[in-house]
Amino acid sequence: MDATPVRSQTATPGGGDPMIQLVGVGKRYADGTDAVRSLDLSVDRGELVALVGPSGCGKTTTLKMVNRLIEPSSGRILLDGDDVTKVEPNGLRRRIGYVIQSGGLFPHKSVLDNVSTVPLLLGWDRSKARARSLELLELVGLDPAVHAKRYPHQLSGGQRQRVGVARALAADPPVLLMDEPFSAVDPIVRDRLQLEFLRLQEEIHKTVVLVTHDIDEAVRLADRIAVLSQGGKLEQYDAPATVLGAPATDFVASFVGADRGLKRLSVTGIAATDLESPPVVYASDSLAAAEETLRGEGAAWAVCLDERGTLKGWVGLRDTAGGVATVGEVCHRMEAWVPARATLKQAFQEMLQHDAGWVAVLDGDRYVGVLTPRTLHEALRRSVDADALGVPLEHTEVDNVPS
Ligand SMILES: Nc1ncnc2c1ncn2[C@@H]1O[C@H](COP(=O)(O)OP(=O)(O)OP(=O)(O)O)[C@@H](O)[C@H]1O
Repeated sequence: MDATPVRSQTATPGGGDPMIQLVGVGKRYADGTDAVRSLDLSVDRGELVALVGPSGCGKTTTLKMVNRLIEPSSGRILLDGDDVTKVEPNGLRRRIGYVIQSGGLFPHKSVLDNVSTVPLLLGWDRSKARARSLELLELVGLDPAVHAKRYPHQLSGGQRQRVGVARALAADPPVLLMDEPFSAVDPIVRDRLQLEFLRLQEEIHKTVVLVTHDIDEAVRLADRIAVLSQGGKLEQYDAPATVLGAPATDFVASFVGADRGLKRLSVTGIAATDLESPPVVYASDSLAAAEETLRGEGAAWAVCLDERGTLKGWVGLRDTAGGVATVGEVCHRMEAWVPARATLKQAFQEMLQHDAGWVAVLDGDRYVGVLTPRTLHEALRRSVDADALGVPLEHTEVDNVPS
C-alpha cells in the first residue's frame, strides 16, 4: 500500500505563531453586498487552513483580501505582523503565492515562462529564473524535458494544476493561497493531486489557506477548518476531527453532513489497542518448529518475520505439513498492509482491495501487529462513540502504536 501521508491530528492546532491574522475584516462591494461582515481569523506558520462554506458565504472574497486582489472595507490583515496594505505589491507577491482553479496559466506562455513569471517580475536574471523553474517542475512531478516547452493547452487538467502550484512557489513565498485548486479535474486526478500536495507540504511547510466547497477535501488536507456561513460569519474553527465529531452549531452539523461518522474514519488513526497479535514465526525457523507454534497457540496462521523484525509474509498450518524447508521458503507474500500512521479508512480500503481477512500494520519496515474485521469494527465503534460524546480523537492517536 502507498504510504500516504496523513495529517497529524496530535498537534494542537492554533499553537499561537500567527503568520496571517484577520482582525475584524469586512468587505462591502460597491453594490452594497456585505460579502464579509467582521471576520477574525488567525493562521499559524506552517499551518494548512481550509475555508469551507456554502456558495456565496465569502470564502473567495476573504482569500483575495489577504493578497489584496480585493481591498477590505474594514479591519486589518497582518502578514507575519505587517499590515498588508502597507506592503508594496512586489513585496506581497514575493511573500504570497496564489493558485486558482485550472492553474490560471497564461495560455500564450510556455510552461517554463509561466513558472518564471514572478521571479522575472521580481527582477531575477533569466538564467536564475529558468533554473528555479526547472527545479520546481521536478518538485511538482513534471519532467522538465517533456513539459517545460509545452503550452497550457497541451497539458492535461492535472498537469496544468501542477504547473499552477509550481508557479505559485516560484519565489519561495512563505504563504500559499489556493482557491478551489483541485476542483476542475475529475475525482481520480483530484485524489492524486491532493495526495501529491500533502507530500509536497510535508516537504515545504508553507502557510496555506485553501478555499474549497468540498468538506472531504478539507478534512483530508487541513490542519484546521474554518466553517463560514453567509456574510463570512465564522461558525467554527477547529481541527477536522473536532469539526466532524463536535460541530459547534446546527449550521456546521448540517454542512458537514449526516455521514460525518463515516467521514471521521478518514481522520481516525490506528491505535495500539486496535491491533491483534497473531503468533509470530521467523523465516529461519524450521517448518516443524512453526507447526509446533501454531498448534500450541491453536492458530491457523502466523506472521512470518525475518530476524530484524521485518515482515516477510504469513504462513498457514497447511504450509508447514511434512516439508524440510524453512518457513522463509514457504511463506506467502503479504498483500494487505498499512503504515502505522494510516487511518481506519485506509485500513478498510486495503482490506477490501485485497479481499483480505486481515491487514498488517508496519512502522517503517517493522511489523507492529494486525488489524482484523473484528478489531476494525471495534475501532469504528470507538470512533462513533467518541463522535457521540463530541470527543476529539487525541486518545486514539496512531502514535500509541507500541514500539
Ligand atoms: N464584485 C462583486 N460585487 C458585488 N458582489 C460580489 C462581488 N463579488 C462577490 N460578490 C458577492 O459577495 C458574496 C461572497 O462572494 P464570494 O465569491 O466571496 O463567495 P464564495 O463563498 O467564494 O462563493 P463560491 O463558493 O460560490 O465561490 C456573494 O454574495 C457574491 O455574490
